[in-house]
Amino acid sequence: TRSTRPQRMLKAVQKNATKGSPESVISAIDYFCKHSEWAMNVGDEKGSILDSVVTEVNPSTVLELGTYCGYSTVRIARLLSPGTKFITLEFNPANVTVARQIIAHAGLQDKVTVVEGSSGDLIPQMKERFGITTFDFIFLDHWKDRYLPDIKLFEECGLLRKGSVLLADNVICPGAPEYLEYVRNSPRYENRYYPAHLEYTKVEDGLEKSVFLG
Ligand SMILES: C[C@H](C[C@H]1O[C@@H](n2cnc3c(N)ncnc32)[C@H](O)[C@@H]1O)NC(=O)c1cc(-c2ccc(F)cc2)cc(O)c1O
Ligand SMILES: [Mg+2]
Repeated sequence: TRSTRPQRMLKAVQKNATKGSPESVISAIDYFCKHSEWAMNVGDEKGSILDSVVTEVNPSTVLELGTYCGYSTVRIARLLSPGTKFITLEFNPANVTVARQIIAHAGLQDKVTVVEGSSGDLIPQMKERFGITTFDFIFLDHWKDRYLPDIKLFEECGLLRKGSVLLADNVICPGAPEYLEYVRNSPRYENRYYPAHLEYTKVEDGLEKSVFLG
């Protein structure tokens, strides 16, 4: 049967990227998406903004929602200090399989734990399963209508502390209007919008950074 787009992306990484080099894995995926097949990775333009926020926060605990093929997982993990706890959640098992192989090709398998399941089920288990008390940095890149229920879940589960940073992809395209309205109208968040474009296109998109004020 025909391969899937994530499987073709993995083949491109295994063929074109140097094992153990996160930069070459990132470049191989961007090349694949620009010259072979578009895919919903955060991409290079928004990825550079992601890099700058991760570097600025220098987090000790990180959560990513929506691993997909592991492109942003590799971008984040390559910047983390040793000993950082990094968890990424993905509920499509086929994507989990591809992501683990792409992360391993980059040599970052010891920096991150890819957990199969849905954010709604797994967020309440973070403390008991992974010994996390609060997250310093959270990257939201899963179903766009899950952003709002999941930020409320973070609050309810006490997973945010004063200064926790949330960065949300696709707040314009496909869009997360209810999430934007919530964080921008809440006195508990300080927000900044980073204008950019939908990965590998000229379509308007952007990232919203929200700092929890406690
Ligand atoms: C949602 C996907 C990313 C992944 O997230 C996993 N997932 C989902 N819900 C959960 C959960 N609740 N828990 C754990 N994992 C979860 C899934 O299985 C995908 O692998 N991302 C997108 O759909 C996405 C789409 C576009 C896009 C933009 C313009 C177009 F014309 C078409 C598509 C751009 C982007 O930048 C995206 O990020
Ligand atoms: Mg995205």
